[in-house]
Amino acid sequence: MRSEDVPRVRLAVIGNADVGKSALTVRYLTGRFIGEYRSNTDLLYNKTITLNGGLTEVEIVDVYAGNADDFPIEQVLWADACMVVYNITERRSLNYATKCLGEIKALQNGPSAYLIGNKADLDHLREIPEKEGAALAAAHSIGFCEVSVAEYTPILSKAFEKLIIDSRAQPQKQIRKFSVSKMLGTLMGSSGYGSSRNLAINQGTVIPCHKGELHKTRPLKRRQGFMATSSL
Ligand SMILES: Nc1nc2c(ncn2[C@@H]2O[C@H](COP(=O)(O)OP(=O)(O)OP(=O)(O)O)[C@@H](O)[C@H]2O)c(=O)[nH]1
Repeated sequence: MRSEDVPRVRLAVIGNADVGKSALTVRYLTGRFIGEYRSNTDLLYNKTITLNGGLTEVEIVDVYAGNADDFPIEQVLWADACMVVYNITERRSLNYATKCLGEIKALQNGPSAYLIGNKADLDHLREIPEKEGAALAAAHSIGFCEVSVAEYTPILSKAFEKLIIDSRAQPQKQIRKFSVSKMLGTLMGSSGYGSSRNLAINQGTVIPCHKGELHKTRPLKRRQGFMATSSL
């Protein structure tokens, strides 16, 4: 199959600071947990996956939240689907997820969504009952699960698969405002799982980007010597 024939899905992972968006994205893409990230910008990942027996190119923007509670409208408009993440030990993060889901719902022809409550291993610190997350998701007719990205969590892949499938069921966006396909330039290693030196995404790429760069159609300049371990 030619690469231009492979269907592409664009995902945005959004949520408050520190809910585990980067950890969750990397866990999904590599199967590995990286405990500490130091990033002050959005990160854009690309990987071709096999889904339902066919190939799908997945682009994921891991949205840097900072300390602001702003809704990341540019990234959401770019995306076909949003993974909305909160931390079960922090009510503020559920409030922010609620706000985001409301904003997504208000968009005409907006992206589909899925709600994830992360850090389920910290049950003793829980502020959000699981049924509250489930009720919020049900109110928006979207999927929901709790995960602990810090632990082996096969349900995470199922959640992404559902989100990708749901996004395909949405009508195609009439106007694609941005294209980032040419931005994907920094190879993060080839063999992936098992390398102890690099965080390598198998057959994938990751680049740091600013939300404004999602609008650009010209290729990003390659960032030379970019190492995931030093940048994620
Ligand atoms: N206990 C526990 N800690 C987690 C889990 N997932 C992530 N963390 C930790 O939560 C902290 C924040 O994780 P990040 O992935 O950087 O969170 P983020 O949402 O990307 O944060 P920003 O980049 O600031 O928006 C890190 O110290 C992670 O190790 C989890 O499932 N359980």
